[in-house]
Amino acid sequence: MTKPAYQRVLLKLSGEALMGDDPFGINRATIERMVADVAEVQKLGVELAVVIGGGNIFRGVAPGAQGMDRATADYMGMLATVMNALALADAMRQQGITARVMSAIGIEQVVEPYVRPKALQYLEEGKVVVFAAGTGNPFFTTDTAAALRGSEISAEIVLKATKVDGVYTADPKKDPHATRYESISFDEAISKHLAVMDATAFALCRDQKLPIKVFSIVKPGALKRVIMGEDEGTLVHV
Ligand SMILES: Nc1ncnc2c1ncn2[C@@H]1O[C@H](COP(=O)(O)OP(=O)(O)OP(=O)(O)O)[C@@H](O)[C@H]1O
Ligand SMILES: O=c1ccn([C@@H]2O[C@H](COP(=O)(O)O)[C@@H](O)[C@H]2O)c(=O)[nH]1
Repeated sequence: MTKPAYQRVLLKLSGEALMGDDPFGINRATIERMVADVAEVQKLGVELAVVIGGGNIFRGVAPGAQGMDRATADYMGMLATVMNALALADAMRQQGITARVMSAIGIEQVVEPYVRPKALQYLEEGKVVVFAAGTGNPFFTTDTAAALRGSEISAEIVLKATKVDGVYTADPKKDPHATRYESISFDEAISKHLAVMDATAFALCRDQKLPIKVFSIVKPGALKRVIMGEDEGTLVHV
């Protein structure tokens, strides 16, 4: 059997994609399908750490946060990711995966705090680690948290699983003429202001020489194809 292309990955799961076709929140069938994709690659022996977004519940820069103090709104956004992380870990439990949620914000009665050596230990034990509350700091995003945690755990790649199937010349949801890159350098993605990820996340991954693969979590089997090193999505590289 062909071996996976990676041994340890940081998977950034889109919070927004968790909505499925609902207007907000967590769609049951969608989260179950995402977890089934995760279970499929975990069976291959790949060490998986997950950062979950919060766009299905709250974003500090969303219209609903207008007029709010930005840092307060961002803390609300980070707490939204904790809810998603709990739902994700529970859905994993139901599909036979042992997951541990670690939060960047101290809420010990709910989840354990992020402690790097502990996270590494869980990964070595074959558990899925779900990083909640982003970086723990306002003015950042969960994409930057993925770049940060990915660097900390020495992941070989950050996999950004989102609603689009790669990096385009412009936002494909707004520009029907946008075309997809097979691969693109960090410098080009940053200089062209390609908003599929924020520049902070791109810059951190570039400096750490940590490649990113952007692909669709909505497309059946895409995660496994990425893990197997098959042609899927867009590679962002140094
Ligand atoms: N050049 C681009 N190429 C691809 N997508 C782009 C581009 N510019 C903007 N986008 C948009 O970026 C979105 C993905 O980033 P976004 O941070 O909004 O979502 P996410 O990370 O999937 O969700 P969450 O933040 O909830 O985890 C895509 O759905 C797409 O509409
Ligand atoms: O490190 C972080 C991560 C996130 N936030 C806030 O949470 C929301 C949701 O995260 P998304 O990456 O948009 O899914 C984000 O809009 C921020 O408001 C943060 O402040 N710091």
